[in-house]
Amino acid sequence: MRVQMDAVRRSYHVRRRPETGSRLARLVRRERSEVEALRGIDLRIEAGESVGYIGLNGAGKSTTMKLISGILTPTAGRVTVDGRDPHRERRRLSAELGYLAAQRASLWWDLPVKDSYELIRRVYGIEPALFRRRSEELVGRLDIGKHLNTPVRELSLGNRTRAELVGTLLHAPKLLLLDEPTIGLDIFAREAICGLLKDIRETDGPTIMMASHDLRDVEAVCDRIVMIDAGRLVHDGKISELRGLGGGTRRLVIHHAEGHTPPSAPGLVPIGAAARTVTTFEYAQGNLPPEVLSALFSDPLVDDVQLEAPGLEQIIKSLYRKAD
Ligand SMILES: Nc1ncnc2c1ncn2[C@@H]1O[C@H](COP(=O)(O)OP(=O)(O)OP(=O)(O)O)[C@@H](O)[C@H]1O
Repeated sequence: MRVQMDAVRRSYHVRRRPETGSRLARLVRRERSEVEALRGIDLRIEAGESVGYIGLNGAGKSTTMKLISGILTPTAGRVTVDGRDPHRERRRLSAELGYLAAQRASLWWDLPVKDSYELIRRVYGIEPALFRRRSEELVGRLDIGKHLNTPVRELSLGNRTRAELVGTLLHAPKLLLLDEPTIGLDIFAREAICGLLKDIRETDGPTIMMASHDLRDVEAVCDRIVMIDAGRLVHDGKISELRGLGGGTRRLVIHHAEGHTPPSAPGLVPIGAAARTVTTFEYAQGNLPPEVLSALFSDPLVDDVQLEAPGLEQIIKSLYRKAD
């Protein structure tokens, strides 16, 4: 499914206690004010794309997903999914939408997991044989077979999220909105979820939009990153291009004996706080004199030398700094 947002703005009205006035007035009165969550978003996601949607807390990620799912309407601008208004055509869209968010449970709290799946089957009219095949496969992949008879409220966060994800995927949605699908989960649950999403992406080819604070998850599942900051897009591009934005900067990390000063050279810029056994330099790619390396390798007080390209996290931090 194709998602398009044109000059989308979304505000919330909030009532706050006044900051001035008598104590009584501050206690009793409420002033109406407006929070601008999105301040003019233009975004196009083609069918079958997988987009990591990243931003700091309060940047506007969840608001965007609620607009695309039709739960909210924009204050200004236009949102369409396959050319249609998702709010006006919510019923039609829901048949093709899978929306996973912590605040939006799709399973019934008091029912055993498998009963919720059966209800989902009926709601979406999934043919029984297809349902059996798909549920067995998803349940197996996420290893929740032993929890199918457990009421959802008794599941751990990790198992609940796995069970929710199966519920979200049962009807093979063509648009997947995933709002922090791995938040609070351990490494096994995260890997299981991201691995499944990656496979679903290849086999079913849905459009995926995944909000996450964890760049490892975004890298595992998506090939494009859209970055939002205080309601505005600050970056949109392929992950591979983003890596290129690290420019030609590289790092030389030297592990050495305590207090030792390793040999340096012009063009090596020391970075980070001085540590007693680690010294880090930054240098422009191709600008590391070979004699520095041979001096380091022959230095008996140097234990290890690493050459590093900047990680995605570092590149993204520098994009935030630029956006400020
Ligand atoms: N129902 C609401 N009423 C009032 N303000 C809201 C409401 N929902 C969100 N906001 C405000 O809108 C802004 C964007 O919130 P949103 O939840 O979309 O951000 P987010 O990027 O998903 O944040 P997080 O990473 O913390 O989940 C924030 O300032 C938030 O306080």
